[in-house]
Amino acid sequence: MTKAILGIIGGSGVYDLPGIEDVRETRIDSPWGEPSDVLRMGRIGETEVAFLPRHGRGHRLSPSDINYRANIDVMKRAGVTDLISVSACGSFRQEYHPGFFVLVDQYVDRTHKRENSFFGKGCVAHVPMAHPVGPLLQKRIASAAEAEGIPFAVGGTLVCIEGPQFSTYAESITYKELGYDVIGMTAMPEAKLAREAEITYATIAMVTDYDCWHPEHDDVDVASVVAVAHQNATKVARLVARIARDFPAEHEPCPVRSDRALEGAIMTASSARDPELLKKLDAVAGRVLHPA
Ligand SMILES: CSC[C@H]1O[C@H](OP(=O)(O)O)[C@H](O)[C@@H]1O
Ligand SMILES: Nc1ncnc2[nH]cnc12
Repeated sequence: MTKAILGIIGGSGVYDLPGIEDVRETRIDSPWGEPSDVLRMGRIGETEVAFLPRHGRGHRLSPSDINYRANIDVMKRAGVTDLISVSACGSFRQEYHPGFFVLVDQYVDRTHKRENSFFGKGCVAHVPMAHPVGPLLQKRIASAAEAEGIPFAVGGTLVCIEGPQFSTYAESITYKELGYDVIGMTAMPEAKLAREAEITYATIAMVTDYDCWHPEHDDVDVASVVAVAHQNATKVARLVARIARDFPAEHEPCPVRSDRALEGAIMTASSARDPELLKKLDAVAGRVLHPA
C-alpha cells in the first residue's frame, strides 16, 4: 500500500492555499537545483497535502525560468502520489468563458527552451505519454467541482507555448482551427516530468481570457488575466479543499499506469549507467533503480 499524498502546484494568482491545517514550510533540497519556493506541507481533513506556487511567491519566475525538474523532484521527495496542477489559461471556445474550469486530458508541447526530462546521457528512458492525465484523479476533481457548483468541462487539449509573450493573432486562430481548447505557458514540461517521476497528474485549467482570436473580446493582457485569476483563486481553494476531504487514504492504482510509468522504460544497460546521474535520480526513479 502507498499512502496518498496530494500535491498542488498553484499558477498565476494562486500563490497560497488557504485551508491547509498544521502548515509547515518545508525546504527540501533537490539535486536538480532550486525549486520555485518552499513547500507548504500540512493536511486538509485527513489528507496530507503539499503546496508549491509555480512562479514563487511574488511571481518571481517566468514560465521559461521555472525549474520544473526541481519542482517535481521535491514533490516526489515529499511523498506526493497525486499532483493537481492549477493554471490560468486562454480559451479557444466561446462557451469556455473567463471563470470556467477545463479539466484537460491532452497537451501539445510548443515549448523549446526548457529541460524536459530527468533522464539523458548515462541513463536513457522513454515513458509513455499517450494519456498524460490520471483519469481517477480527474474524476475526483470533476466530482468536487460539481459539488461546489463550479462550471467546468471534462476533457480538452491545452497547447503550451514558450512565452513569455502572448500569441500573435495568426497563432491564435491557427490553434483554434487545430481544435485546441485552451492555451497556457506552464503545463509542459511539468506533465512530462510528473510522468517520469511516476506521479499521477491532472490539470485544472482556469480560463482567464479569450487569447486574441475573439472579435467581441479584448486581446489578452496581464491585467485581464490577473483580475480573473484572483477571483478564481478562492474557487480553487474551495475545490481543492473538497477534493482533499474526500481523498482516499491509499493511492488508487492509476488505470493509465502513471504510477508505474518507469517499468520497462529505462533503456540503458546497468553496466553503462552514469553513477552521478543515478544519484540525482534517487527520488524520481528510486523505485525501479533500487527495488526493495
Ligand atoms: C499572467 S498571464 C501568463 C501566465 O499565466 C499562466 O501561468 P500559470 O500557468 O502558472 O497559471 C501562463 O502559463 C503564464 O505563465
Ligand atoms: N492567452 C493566454 N496565453 C498563454 N498563457 C495564458 N495564461 C493565461 N492566459 C493565457
